[in-house]
Amino acid sequence: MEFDLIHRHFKSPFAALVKANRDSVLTGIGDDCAALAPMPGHGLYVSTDTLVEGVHFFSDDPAPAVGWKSLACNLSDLAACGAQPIGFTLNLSLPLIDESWVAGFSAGLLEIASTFNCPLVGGDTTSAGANTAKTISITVFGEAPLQHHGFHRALAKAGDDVWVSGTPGLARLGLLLEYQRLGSLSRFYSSSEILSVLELLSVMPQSLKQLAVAALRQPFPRVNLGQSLRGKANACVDLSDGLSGDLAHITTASGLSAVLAVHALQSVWLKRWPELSQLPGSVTFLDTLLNITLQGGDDFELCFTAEPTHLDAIQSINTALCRIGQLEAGEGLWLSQPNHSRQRVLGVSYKHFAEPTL
Ligand SMILES: Nc1ncnc2c1ncn2[C@@H]1O[C@H](COP(=O)(O)OP(=O)(O)OP(=O)(O)O)[C@@H](O)[C@H]1O
Ligand SMILES: Cc1ncc(C[n+]2csc(CCOP(=O)(O)O)c2C)c(N)n1
Ligand SMILES: [Mg+2]
Repeated sequence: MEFDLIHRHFKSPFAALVKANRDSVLTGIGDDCAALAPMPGHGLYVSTDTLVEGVHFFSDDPAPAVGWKSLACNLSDLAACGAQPIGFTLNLSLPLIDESWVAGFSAGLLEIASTFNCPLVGGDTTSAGANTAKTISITVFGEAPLQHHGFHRALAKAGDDVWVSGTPGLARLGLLLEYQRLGSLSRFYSSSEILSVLELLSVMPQSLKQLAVAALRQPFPRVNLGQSLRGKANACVDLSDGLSGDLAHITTASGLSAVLAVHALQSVWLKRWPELSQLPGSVTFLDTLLNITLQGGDDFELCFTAEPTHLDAIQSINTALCRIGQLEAGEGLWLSQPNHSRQRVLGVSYKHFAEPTL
């Protein structure tokens, strides 16, 4: 039975994409192994990520969005290493066969796979047994020239600028809106925090709310940006767990401290939505936004460090890049206020085995 399902929703819809990539995909779906051939003189990059219903996505999320996000978070890891995708495998565990969900999932998956020219080359489909949650596990393969150093987290240098793409925290805002829709905000926030979050959500422009939910459901992995940074960035991570926690991976691995400017972090938002500074109570809202930005998650933007000599070259890649701070000798993450006073920030990461909090 699963063979028909695989054929209908995976082998057949992805056949054209596999064919278009026959130089790098020697064998695709239907054999005991897939066979891939990275270009000569290139290293093979491999990354894997699992999404669990109720943990990484909501049960009522549209199936195409779940398909899109499943590959997006894997492509984002390739982006963080500056690698070009060459293919992926898909492991699906389903509590039951819901044909229309699988069709929607496959359509969203094909959309992102085509966008990034990344063919599906194999996988595994099983019953989830007594488990009621859908589980999606993807392994993505990519390539980059052997002389590229892969932006290892330990390669950052003192004096490097710290950059981010897009609007880190936007997806977290989307998550808060989803919790609010489901009436479960209070499960995740203390009563003192919930007031400021609810107030912030109540004054947000509707258009921003829609973009926030879209950022959560359908993040756009920065694959082209990652490759454009080769030869410019020293270290890079993708923002999956939240800016403060993910940047801490770089500072810890490189034995450095990061000093982030409050006004630069706020300007990430104000550049896109200048009206946020005009809201009544904007000082408090910008403060709440700052926390959301630092402790967010699900952004799938890139955070990278680069020597200041590369500033012009980096700015010319993409105008949606913001320089938010610098690396120094020392350790930890620090926020610097306009009056140059500094306060320490804890690197907060999403923790799988703990209750999420702001
Ligand atoms: N079960 C495991 N077995 C072997 N290595 C693992 C396992 N789980 C995680 N790792 C490795 O630990 C490192 C950190 O894993 P993590 O999933 O946090 O990656 P990340 O890129 O920081 O986050 P994300 O996957 O959300 O992008 C990665 O190099 C990953 O390959
Ligand atoms: C329904 C729902 N609840 C919570 C979240 C938030 N969330 C879940 S996992 C994760 C970190 C990245 O995962 P990983 O470390 O496994 O790559 C984050 C920020 C969500 N996206 N959907
Ligand atoms: Mg990552």
